[in-house]
Amino acid sequence: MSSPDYAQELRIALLAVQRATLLTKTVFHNNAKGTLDKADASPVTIGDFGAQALIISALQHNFPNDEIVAEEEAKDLRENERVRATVWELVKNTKLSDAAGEKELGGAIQSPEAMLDIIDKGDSKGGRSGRIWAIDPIDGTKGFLRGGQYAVCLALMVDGDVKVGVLGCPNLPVNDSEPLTEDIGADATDAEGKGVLFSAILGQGAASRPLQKGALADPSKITMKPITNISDATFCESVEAGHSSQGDAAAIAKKLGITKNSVRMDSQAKYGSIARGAGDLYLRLPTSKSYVEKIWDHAAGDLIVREAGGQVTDAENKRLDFSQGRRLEVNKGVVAAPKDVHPHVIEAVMSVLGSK
Ligand SMILES: Nc1ncnc2c1ncn2[C@@H]1O[C@H](COP(=O)(O)O)[C@@H](O)[C@H]1OP(=O)(O)O
Ligand SMILES: [Mg+2]
Ligand SMILES: [Mg+2]
Ligand SMILES: [Mg+2]
Repeated sequence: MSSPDYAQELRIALLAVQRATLLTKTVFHNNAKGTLDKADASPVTIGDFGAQALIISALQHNFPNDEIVAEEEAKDLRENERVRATVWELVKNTKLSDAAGEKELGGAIQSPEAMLDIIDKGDSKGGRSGRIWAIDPIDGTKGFLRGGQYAVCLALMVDGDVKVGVLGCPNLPVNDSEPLTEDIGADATDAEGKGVLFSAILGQGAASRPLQKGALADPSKITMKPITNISDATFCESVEAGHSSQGDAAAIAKKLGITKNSVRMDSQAKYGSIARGAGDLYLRLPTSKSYVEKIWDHAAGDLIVREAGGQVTDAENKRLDFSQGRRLEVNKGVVAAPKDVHPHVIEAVMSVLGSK
């Protein structure tokens, strides 16, 4: 099933992400996150498994022929009955309060066994042909655990090109014009006034809407903030020092004349925040360790920023290439900025990295 303007894909993606965030918020408020360590020592929680199950179930119901690249696999759940039972309780009990929307997503998963098989449907190798969804059920798991920013991320690629992107950010302010504060990455609550869904369709601009329980809220168009003086720019980076060289980012900022401290937050909430003009730049600079970025960590954010009037490249000024498989094999780092200042930022990036 497909529609040439991707309106149906966007609608299902929005509803699926909205439903998954209801699950992650329940996990957060129950204060029992069921953390396991993955083979690479990164954490995964019952929230990650549950959100992935709900999103894949919705995609399979609506687009049964599409492939799916998702971050998690069910192996650890198959081996751990207690955690499996907890995830199943959550998955079984999470529904959109809007019955019509819940029906559109295909309703409930039938059994714990079906849930495990659904989680493992995210094992596509990715690549350059056909329709492939990329899912990060919780991006910024470490942020989620420490009560910071996190995002539920979903993107559709067609022949290696991102066509639709959705980011659900339960802990960001609803209000697009609320400027970023340095403590945004540490603000734990999804209380009143928090929670936003960002979205974009290629060629059709970017939007935000409040993340709520019932039917989808109306969208508002978002655009990046015009920068008249780059030294006034606000730049965003990871909380985790191991994910991006913060020393290089500081040197680049200095070169651009930026005196403000960076705003540190976890997850693709950084892409959403600059796309809506709450911040200006996102720098993710390669660390000495040879880490290859994953497509689900960037696909939705890349499209949302570009559709809001930005440019997104790696540190060598190459566009992010999502057609290489599950990872961004040919890219190193991320530099995102309003289109007109991006060349200026890249010049500073190359001069700092080149002189090392
Ligand atoms: N060494 C690393 N360098 C860059 N990104 C990493 C590294 N290790 C993990 N990540 C990924 O960065 C993402 C979070 O980025 P941010 O710092 O912007 O919040 C996570 O999805 C995380 O993957 P994982 O899910 O495997 O932990
Ligand atoms: Mg991630
Ligand atoms: Mg994740
Ligand atoms: Mg992870």
